[in-house]
Order: sequence, then structure tokens, then C-alpha cells
Amino acid sequence: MGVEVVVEGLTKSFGKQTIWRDLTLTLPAGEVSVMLGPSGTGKSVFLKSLVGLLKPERGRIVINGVDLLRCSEHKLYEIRKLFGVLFQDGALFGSMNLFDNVAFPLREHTRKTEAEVRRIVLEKMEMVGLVGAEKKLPGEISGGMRKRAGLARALVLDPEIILCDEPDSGLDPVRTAYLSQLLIDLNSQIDATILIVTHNITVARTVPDNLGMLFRRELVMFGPREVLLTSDEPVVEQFLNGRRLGPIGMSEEKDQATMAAELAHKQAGHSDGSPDEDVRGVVPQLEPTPGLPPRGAVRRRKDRVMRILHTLPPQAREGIIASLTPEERQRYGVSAGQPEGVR
Ligand SMILES: Nc1ncnc2c1ncn2[C@@H]1O[C@H](COP(=O)(O)OP(=O)(O)OP(=O)(O)O)[C@@H](O)[C@H]1O
Repeated sequence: MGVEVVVEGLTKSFGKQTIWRDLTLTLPAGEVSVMLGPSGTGKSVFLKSLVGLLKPERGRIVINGVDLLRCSEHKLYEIRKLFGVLFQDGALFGSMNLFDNVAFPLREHTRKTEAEVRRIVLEKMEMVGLVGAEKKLPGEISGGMRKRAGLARALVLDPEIILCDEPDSGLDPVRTAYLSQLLIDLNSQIDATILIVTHNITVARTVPDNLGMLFRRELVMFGPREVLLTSDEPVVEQFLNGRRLGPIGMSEEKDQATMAAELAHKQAGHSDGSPDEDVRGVVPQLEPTPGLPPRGAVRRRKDRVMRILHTLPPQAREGIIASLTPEERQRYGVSAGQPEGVR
């Protein structure tokens, strides 16, 4: 099973520019989490910090009892081997064919024979649906195939933690849906801890077990998906609905006067092109393809979330209770729409 990643009081600056401060969250072992946030809020910087490529000035990142910010180079190297990272563009070597690209980490970091390398590479390429494309160069294939090749490469060292930086960027909605399914199927097969950074609202609503959002140099929230999906927080509401109206501006946070002027335009009947429909609310979560094992994370997460249910906002509680099956209601002692101890 994947490992837990504990982040406490993390602060990162470049010179005088604070990117974010005091981030505290836990990526639960084997669960899928998504981090949202407007452009430039430091999501990529966060991923790079988790894998030890950037060093935040304050706080802790603890994996298997080791604090990445204070451990030796040797320990950091060992911890890094737990990670598989899918970078935005797949980060493939343009002059190598897909087989050699996917084989690269194995040849670099292990002493496996070429026969073993071949077996592992073909297994991972099959997992991501790239059998038959081994000889192609990255320049000869589509963006979606490049992402899948990047994912296969991220998988060859059997990672316990997978980080995906905007896996949907540059993909059409159908390819994005396939990639989302692939990530959930992967989670059902290897039970790795997965963190996805994305702007894609459909991915955010349907894929993860947990959702978080960065804004104004802070973590606005992070927790079970139902919390963010039902949140009244203006910045979350604006982001999930993809509206101009709200605190998020084109390049940065809006001032009060701009927000008031936009609201006045809206009230005067000016359309800003965003649909009237409010997409907030808990929608069913993507399940593994039939025939694959059920995700271990689902049961673990339910147990965890039911233990903290009384600490969650009422709308999130309702969403969680509504998603329970009759057997689960019985198991968790939920009756007449309310769990014991919550009434
Ligand atoms: N190595 C670096 N040196 C200095 N500033 C950096 C460095 N890396 C990132 N930044 C700055 O940190 C901020 C956050 O960048 P980051 O790429 O993490 O944002 P993001 O939320 O991932 O954005 P997007 O959604 O557009 O990809 C930006 O202002 C960027 O210029």
C-alpha cells in the first residue's frame, strides 16, 4: 500500500515573494487527492517540494517517519525512490523511443538485466494502453499518448506515491476522461497514494477521495471531497463554477471595488458567459473498470471520514451520509439520515 505524506506548517518563498505559507495537510495512505488553485498559486512548487526538488524554508514533510527537509542526502535519495512523478508535458526525452524513455529509470537506478527491464516496461506500457507504440518517438505521437508514456515511466520503479502535475492539460474532454479512469484503475491495482494537480473541474469532482485548494498564499481547505464540493466559501464556489464573478481575478486577487462593480453589472443583466447552473454538490465518484479489484482506499477512507464526521460542515455530512449503502448505514450506526453521536 502507498504511504502517508504528512505536511506541517510548510512555507516557501523565492526571495521576497512568498508562494504559500503554513500549509498543513495529510495525504492519506493509498488515497487519491486533488489540489486545485488558480494559476500561479504555487501548485507545481508544492509538488516539487514534496519530492524534494525545492526546499521550503519552514515546516515539515514527513514520509515513513523521515522529515525530508532535515534528513541526509542519502535518506532523501531513498525517499525519492518512493515517488513516481508525471510532469505536465510527460517530460520525455525527444530522441529516445517510448520503450527507452520508459526503461530509463530502471536502467539508471537499478541493476536489473535487460530481460527484466523489458518485462517491466512492457507490463507498464500495457497498463497505460501503449502496447505496440514502443518504437515511436515522442514527436510522432499525440499529447494524450505522451502523457500515458510519462505515466508508464512514473510507474516502473513501483512507486508508493504518484504525483501528477496537470495530467489533463492539453487533452480533449474524452482523453481526459480516459486518463482519469486510468488513474483510478491504477489506484485499484497498486493502492498507491496519488496527488493530482489540476484545473479541470470534472476531474476534481469525480476522481479524488480528498480535495484541497490553494489561494492567497494559503491552503483554503483540504479534506474529504464532500467538504470542498459542498463549500459556500466564495473562492471555492467561483473556481468550481468557472465564473468571473468572485474574489479570483485575471492575474491575482480582486479588490473590493472591482468585485462590487462586477456584481452591479451582473445585477443589471449583463451576462458574463458563465452558465447559471451551480455545479457544486456531491456527485458519484469514478469507480475502477469492472473486473478490476475494488479500491482499498474506499473502505479505509469511509472508516476515516465516519470517525471525523462530527467535525465536518453540515452540507458535507449530508453528502457523505447520502452516499452510504444500506449495509454501510448499518455498519456505521446511521439511522434516519443521521449517524449516532452526531445528533
Ligand atoms: N524556481 C523558481 N524561482 C523563482 N520563482 C519561481 C520558481 N518556480 C516557481 N516560481 C514562482 O512561483 C509561483 C508559483 O508557480 P507555480 O508554477 O507553482 O504555480 P501553479 O499554481 O502551478 O500555476 P499553473 O496553474 O499556472 O501551472 C509563480 O509566481 C512562479 O513564478
